Amino acid sequence: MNLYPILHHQIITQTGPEPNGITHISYDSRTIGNQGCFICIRGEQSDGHRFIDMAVNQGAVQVIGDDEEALHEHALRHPHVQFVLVQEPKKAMALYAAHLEEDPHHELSLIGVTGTQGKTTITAYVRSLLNRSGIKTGSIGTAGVWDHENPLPLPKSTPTTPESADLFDYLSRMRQKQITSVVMEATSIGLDQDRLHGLHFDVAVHSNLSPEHLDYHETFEAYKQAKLRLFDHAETAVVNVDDDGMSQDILDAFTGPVWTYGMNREADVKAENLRYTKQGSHLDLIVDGVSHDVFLPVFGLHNVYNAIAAITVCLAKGLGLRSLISRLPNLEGPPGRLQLIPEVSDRLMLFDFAHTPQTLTNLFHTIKPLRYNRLIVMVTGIGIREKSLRAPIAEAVEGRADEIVVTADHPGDETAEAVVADVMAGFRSTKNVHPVAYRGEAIQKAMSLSSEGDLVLITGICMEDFRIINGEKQPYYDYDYVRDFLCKHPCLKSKVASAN
Ligand SMILES: CC(=O)N[C@H]1[C@@H](OP(=O)(O)OP(=O)(O)OC[C@H]2O[C@@H](n3ccc(=O)[nH]c3=O)[C@H](O)[C@@H]2O)O[C@H](CO)[C@@H](O)[C@@H]1O[C@H](C)C(=O)N[C@@H](C)C(=O)N[C@H](CCC(=O)O)C(=O)O
Ligand SMILES: Nc1ncnc2c1ncn2[C@@H]1O[C@H](COP(=O)(O)OP(=O)(O)OP(=O)(O)O)[C@@H](O)[C@H]1O
Repeated sequence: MNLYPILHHQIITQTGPEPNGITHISYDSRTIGNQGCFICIRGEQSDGHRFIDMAVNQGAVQVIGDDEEALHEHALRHPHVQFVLVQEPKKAMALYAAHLEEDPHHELSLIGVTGTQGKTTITAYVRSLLNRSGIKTGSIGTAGVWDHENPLPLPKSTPTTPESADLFDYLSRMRQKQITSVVMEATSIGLDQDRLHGLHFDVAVHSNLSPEHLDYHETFEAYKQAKLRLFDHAETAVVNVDDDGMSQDILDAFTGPVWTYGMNREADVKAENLRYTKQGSHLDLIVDGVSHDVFLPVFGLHNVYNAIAAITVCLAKGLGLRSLISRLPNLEGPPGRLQLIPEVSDRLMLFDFAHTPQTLTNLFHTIKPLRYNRLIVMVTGIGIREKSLRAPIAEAVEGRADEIVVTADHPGDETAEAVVADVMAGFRSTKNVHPVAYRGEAIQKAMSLSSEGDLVLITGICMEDFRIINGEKQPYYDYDYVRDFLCKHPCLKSKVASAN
């Protein structure tokens, strides 16, 4: 295979025999097999060039890197392997991956979401609205890889924005399923590391910007510049005008069509007159000077912003406002971001990932405008995290709820009881505090402590599909315990849910 047209100007030199077909590429020697191409990446912990021998022993017949000396030295040892010296291995990897997967991105409409907070939520909202509008849409980000219906059971190499070799594989799978749009989170680290190299986005979305990941980017300016890179490769920009962090930078530099959204300043899509109910948020949505009374099944001001961002994306993609508004009551968010449990009808039950003293404090602030009788909160100590973080969880929640249930997430090498005891030690008074070692039972305890009109707030990190116990992932589903409780106590269930 002639690599020059594929890797363009990336190639500096190449030595060794041209391989007889490449079946896959990988940046990890541990996953290379026969007829593979190994891309050497200089990482934070180590340098991929150190693993060339391992990759070749496992079947790599082509090696791409940027360390001339290392490639030369290994070429002498492995004359049957082709060695390619390139300018930037990460960019070369993206170009090569796109080629091997037959350029799936050319047949997909891509939407990139960036910003400090809200990426996962906006991504889920956009996916939900587009699918409900009949546009088959997948998503990629912290919540995993989803096709138009379900999460796909694929391993994650990074928390949010995948390495390009994985990303093009996911895009190819989407294309095979006749998906036409993909919405993905574009993190500052992913953009900085060229994980999205070669992609062109129909819409780039901005949520907000505040200092984060400065250990990686070193300065706030570098962090912002990394995020702004998304807009260099986008057709249309969707910008939160209320954000002072980077909205002006985008508005100043972007040359294509721009759609603005917000609540405080003039915007193409503006929300006003926000009212919270037990089911979600009502607001006036103003588009083209016309106000529409809109209902969103979301909680918290920030999620209203995230929802307007998603609505603006859909408008930018040409969807009609009227039909879009009709789909909003069924908007679906990602798991664990003030996620409503709709099956519980006579009280409000929300799940949120908050699991640190700070995020719990923020959560209490967010739920303040909601109306409820009593507040029942479940908090968790985390076994696989530092012990010293557990007692402060108690301090963050003490005095802020009518009933508190304490449990353990990912007990790890400890017993759940020991983790719970560490949290309990942080309470000045344990009146109305209920320790329950097993998370599923703790959820049921919180539900049993609640009455009609109460708010049940379930927090912690075991909201996916597993718990880590003694180093092993064991299947675990919150919903099993919610459903089981509802079966035994049908009075909590909504009439609609029980009829189905
Ligand atoms: C800082 C960072 O981006 N780290 C990523 C990076 O790891 P690294 O630089 O430490 O890699 P390394 O261990 O030094 O290894 C260098 C190279 O040698 C290879 N290697 C290593 C060992 C071996 O035996 N054989 C081998 O080939 C590695 O696969 C790698 O290609 O490359 C790895 C392989 O792709 C990633 O898994 C890893 O993400 C780690 C898990 C991570 O936590 N990344 C975070 C910081 C991140 O990217 N986060 C953002 C979200 C940020 C946000 O929330 O906004 C994201 O987009 O996910
Ligand atoms: N638009 C927003 N403005 C401010 N805070 C927000 C916004 N959206 C979400 N948050 C806060 O950030 C938390 C994480 O939300 P989300 O997962 O959607 O963001 P993210 O950008 O994907 O962050 P991460 O990369 O850490 O997952 C939420 O629980 C909420 O507390």
